[in-house]
Amino acid sequence: MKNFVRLVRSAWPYRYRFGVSIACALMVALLSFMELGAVLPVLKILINNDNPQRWISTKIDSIAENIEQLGARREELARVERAFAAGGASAAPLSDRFRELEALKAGILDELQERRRRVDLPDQHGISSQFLAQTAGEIQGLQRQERIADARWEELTRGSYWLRDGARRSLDRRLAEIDRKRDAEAWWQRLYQGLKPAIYKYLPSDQFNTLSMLMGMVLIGVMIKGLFTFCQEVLVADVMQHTLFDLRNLFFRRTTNLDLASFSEQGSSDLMARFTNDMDSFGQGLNTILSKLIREPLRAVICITGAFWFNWRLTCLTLVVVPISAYTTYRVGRVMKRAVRRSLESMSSIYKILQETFQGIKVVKAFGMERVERRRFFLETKNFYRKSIRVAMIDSMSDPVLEMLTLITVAIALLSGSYLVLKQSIFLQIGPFKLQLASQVMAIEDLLTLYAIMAGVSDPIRKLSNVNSKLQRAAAASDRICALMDREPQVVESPRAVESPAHRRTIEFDDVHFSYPGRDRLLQGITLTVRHGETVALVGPNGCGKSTLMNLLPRFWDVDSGTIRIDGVDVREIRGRSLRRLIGVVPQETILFQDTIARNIAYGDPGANREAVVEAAKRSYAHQFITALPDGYDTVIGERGHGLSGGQRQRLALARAMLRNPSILILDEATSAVDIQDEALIRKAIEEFSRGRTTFLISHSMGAIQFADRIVLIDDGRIVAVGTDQELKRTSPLYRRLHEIHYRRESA
Ligand SMILES: Nc1ncnc2c1ncn2[C@@H]1O[C@H](COP(=O)(O)OP(=O)(O)OP(=O)(O)O)[C@@H](O)[C@H]1O
Repeated sequence: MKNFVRLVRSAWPYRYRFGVSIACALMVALLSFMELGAVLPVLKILINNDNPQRWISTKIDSIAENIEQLGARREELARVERAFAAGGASAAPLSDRFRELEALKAGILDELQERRRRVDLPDQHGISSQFLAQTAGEIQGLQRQERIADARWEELTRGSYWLRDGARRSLDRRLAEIDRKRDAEAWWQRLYQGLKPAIYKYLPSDQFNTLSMLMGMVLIGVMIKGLFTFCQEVLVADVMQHTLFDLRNLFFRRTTNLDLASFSEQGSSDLMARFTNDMDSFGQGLNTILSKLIREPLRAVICITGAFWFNWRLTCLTLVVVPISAYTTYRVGRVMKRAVRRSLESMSSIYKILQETFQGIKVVKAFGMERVERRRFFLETKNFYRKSIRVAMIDSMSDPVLEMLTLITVAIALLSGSYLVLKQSIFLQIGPFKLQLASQVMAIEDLLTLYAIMAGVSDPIRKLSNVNSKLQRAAAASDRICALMDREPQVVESPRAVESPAHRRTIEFDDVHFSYPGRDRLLQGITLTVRHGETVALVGPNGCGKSTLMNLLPRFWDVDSGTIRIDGVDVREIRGRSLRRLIGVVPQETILFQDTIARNIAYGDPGANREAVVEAAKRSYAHQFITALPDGYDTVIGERGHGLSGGQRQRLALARAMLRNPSILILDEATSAVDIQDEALIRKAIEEFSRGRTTFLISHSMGAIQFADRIVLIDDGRIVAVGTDQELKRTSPLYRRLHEIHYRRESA
């Protein structure tokens, strides 16, 4: 998760947009809660034949009752305080008050029972609704009296405690608190009284009309909620896409800064998988965090807060399974991440097969390997299928588990709530244990509203159930992305690096040793000094290290030991870009891009004008075939130079190197694919071009190296002979053998 969090932090520049999206999410959550809250008035209208006028009157009455209750408490406390001030109250007057209250409560309870029995008479049909409403009103009145008696009892108990302990300050604080509450209640009372005339005048009193009005309000609420949901989703998408845009570019910058060692180790198909599949998985995780992970918990929290406000005891009881759910989610998450990582690796292998097959389709077809490649692809996709199924299984397993836990929550709420309503009690009796679950006896509509709110909690939780799998997928993908981003290039620029000298003197290879990672030593003690303007040919058997030696000059790799110097300056002390600007390379494998021929030639010098491009093409003898193409220099060539012959591609690569006008030229088998007719011409062109530049020629063709000033013979990573063609023929048996092989092949 560390890497995921690290990548998510890239969204920081878009925090204001995200802030607005959170505000929208908050509005969505509030409006969702209000939708659920509409259940209570609907039930009240249907069950109690309530209407807005009755509602506001009841509200004002209940506030008046609260104020009365608070007044009674205050009076009781003030009495205790007075007794306290008079020199400490004795226990006797207090116990008299307790007895008085007990008798009062017993009377109230008897009355209550009697009223309830009347409501529960078996022959309900005979009882008029007027009688029922009257009895319900009486019950409410009695309950109110009971609550007042309870409050007095409580205050008295506290008062006696305080007296015993003599904590006068607490008494004062309590009095101040009651005053504060009374002021607040008075404020609400004034507000409702202010609203009352308007409610009586404008709102319907009829049951059906009230219901219709309520539905209309819910509908408007849903529309406004839809608008906020839309805004939130658009803002989240914007933040996500911007973050991905930044990350992709950062990732590309880091990757292109890597050295060749990292590229050859990683493989381009794996890189592609990280750029596409992994980045996509991260994007989905980010989207989940920005949208669902903010909106749904907000909805859940607001509903839970509402449920707490409604009945905190019962809500607490239903939330006992939350730790179990959290632990299950955590365990599933760990297993999931491992499974996802494996499936991502398998996807990388699929990319690899695709790339190899499509790039090498000519070879695949020529060797009739279609079936083999199909089998390879089949096996890897099957492997991916197995791994994806495992991910899906873990994902699907967690869903029913979480659903089960949600159901347990609902069952707890349903059973205990129903118990309270059916027994008309505020206590839940489990064996010898008595648990208080309400502050007052709950009505059926209160219970149903609480269920609706709890259902409002379970909906976001259900929506969050697959969030975990998305996050784990994103976390696994982030690990792979970060692993590559954090990779340090082995070829690094020294902080003291200088601009390259204008090469005028020498290039020195001084006791150069080099080996590829994990391979035996390849170059062993290469020492060679090349003068400016000299043309040096490197010859030797396959794999002896010629190309490798030349790769060390532009620092594609760094030497293990020894030094390479240009005009006396160590190449490691020269700025990378500046060093490479000095050198023109025509590699063994011609690389062309899917673009026009002109832009391919001007690749290393995008500012070059058309005349310069045509001039370079003429020099490399490419002009003739280019002008024969339908769009000439503007002909778009296919991927990797598709649509051109090998020789034509090589000439374009040569033109590209010539256009840069480098001081040092490296030609690695640059004319190997050119036909005999043109070879002599191109050789002449190279000869002319190499004048005034230091040129390294790698070639197996003895004809191509004839114009070299010196020939360096390499064998098994060591220089075995240096001299002209004639000298080497005389002194080196290996050179003679290479010569013979070449001419035998030529004449065959
Ligand atoms: N990126 C690499 N990682 C590991 N080993 C490599 C790498 N590139 C080349 N080699 C190995 O280094 C050795 C020398 O390769 P190099 O390309 O320098 O030979 P060469 O003399 O240019 O051969 P040729 O005449 O066939 O082009 C070979 O054995 C090759 O397998």
